Amino acid sequence: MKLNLNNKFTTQLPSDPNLENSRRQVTEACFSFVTPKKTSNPELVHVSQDMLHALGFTQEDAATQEFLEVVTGNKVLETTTPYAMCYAGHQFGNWAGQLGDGRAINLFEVTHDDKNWVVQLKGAGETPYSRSADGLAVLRSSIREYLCSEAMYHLGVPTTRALSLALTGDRVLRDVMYNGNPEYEKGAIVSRVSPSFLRFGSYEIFAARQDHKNLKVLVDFTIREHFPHLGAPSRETYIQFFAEVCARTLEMIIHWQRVGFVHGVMNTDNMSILGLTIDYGPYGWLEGFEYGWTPNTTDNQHKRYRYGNQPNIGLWNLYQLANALYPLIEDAKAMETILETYTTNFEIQSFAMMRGKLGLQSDNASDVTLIQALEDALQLTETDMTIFFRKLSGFKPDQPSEGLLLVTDAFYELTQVSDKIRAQWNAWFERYAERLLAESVSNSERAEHMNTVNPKYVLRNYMAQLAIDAADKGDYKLIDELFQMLKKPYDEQPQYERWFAKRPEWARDKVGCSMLSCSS
Ligand SMILES: Nc1ncnc2c1ncn2[C@@H]1O[C@H](COP(=O)(O)OP(=O)(O)OP(=O)(O)O)[C@@H](O)[C@H]1O
Ligand SMILES: [Mg+2]
Repeated sequence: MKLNLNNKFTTQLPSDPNLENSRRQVTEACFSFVTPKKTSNPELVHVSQDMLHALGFTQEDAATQEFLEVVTGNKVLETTTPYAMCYAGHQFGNWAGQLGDGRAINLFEVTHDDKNWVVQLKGAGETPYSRSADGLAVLRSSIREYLCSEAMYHLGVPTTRALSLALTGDRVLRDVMYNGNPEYEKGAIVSRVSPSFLRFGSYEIFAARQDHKNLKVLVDFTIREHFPHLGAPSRETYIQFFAEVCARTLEMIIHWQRVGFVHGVMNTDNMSILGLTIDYGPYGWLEGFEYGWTPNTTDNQHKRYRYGNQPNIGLWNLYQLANALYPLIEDAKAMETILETYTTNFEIQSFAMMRGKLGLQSDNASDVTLIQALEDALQLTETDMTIFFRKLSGFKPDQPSEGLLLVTDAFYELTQVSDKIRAQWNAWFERYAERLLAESVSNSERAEHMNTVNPKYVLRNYMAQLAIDAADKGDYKLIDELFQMLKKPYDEQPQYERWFAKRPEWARDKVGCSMLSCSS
């Protein structure tokens, strides 16, 4: 394996001098050196060819014993120094203090094709940040992370990536629903890849400890390595940096709203400073369009991280980041203005995103109410978001009365589509038809455009669960099938038509399909 290895993070930032792998508070350091745990019988389940090439591995590399050993933590490459990052966070709205990589271990950095990547194992064993947990990950959550991060990339959503999925051969004890019934599950490791895994919490920890010296060191490093266009560090640069993080965070969340992705645990330790989707835990995909939906059973009571609340939570998290960066900026007014811009831009970008989903290109003052009326109609009865928007591209403005029939597949219970609901939908389609008359593009051009923003295939919750159930029995074909299909989510791909379907009834209340806990 010939990789262009790098260790910028560990060579430019302060490290924890304690080399013991014992659980502790770590101060004045961005990370602790740690060695991944040896796994007993590692087995590669899947490798992302895209990421293999992006990092400069060859096809042959992926087939070697060495590759398997590296991506399961059994071998540490020469000149590399694995480490766990120190960070804090606000969890479910409360300050949680030091968290850190309790089961993620960064292996090394690679520069390839002018891009710098960090390769990190998730589930590679204990670190100084493991607190009361075991440092491991199970197969089900690893499959979910592996498939979804690559699927999100191909949907055009900013995200961390995945290189490989492997079994460790070790058993891991988990109480899936936190109801006192722990069971052994297969252990697994995903090797994840990102230009950086720095989180809002990486900055919050220094601010909370009033360690402004190291806060500055980390912010300067971040700007130098990841925001170099902002120029040399200065108060003004820090303001620009904060503004850009806000803009990137908003952009990411608008994409989530567009494709119907619900992250599930938007704690500040799960917010990437680069505006990438990070930590595919109890996430879920909207099936029925519903602003109040969350997949995370741990959040069932308050539904803080529900679909419709994600933009607000993004802002709440940015307020925490603002507080953390404040000591370097000391200009509350400038920061408040940036945070206010988030709200204004959210309105603008969310509106533009919805107009795109409806195929509207020309400006029209009535679009706000047209979209509002659609969102209301979508929530009258359980209506599949993906199917609805995909089918909508076939709408013919000269046949508004055909609209309802066109999207019929999107309704979960046809018997629940009452006359009153039908009338509301028909009225909406009449309005939409009239609105489309003001557009100059042809029906087919509009459809083509809509099909680039309304995916046909997403990783429905039950699909991942089917892949998990099969993989538990040693059959990985479905993982590969979904992986391949999700590389082209906007293409028709008639060979995969069976995945363009509503969630089957058996999956409605099944653990892993509509109910996910943080146990992973
Ligand atoms: N099995 C585990 N062993 C040790 N620490 C864990 C374990 N699971 C979670 N943690 C730690 O608990 C905190 C919150 O967990 P959370 O579920 O957000 O993250 P995660 O899924 O482990 O990882 P990441 O955010 O890196 O994707 C993090 O500090 C995480 O490292
Ligand atoms: Mg996390």
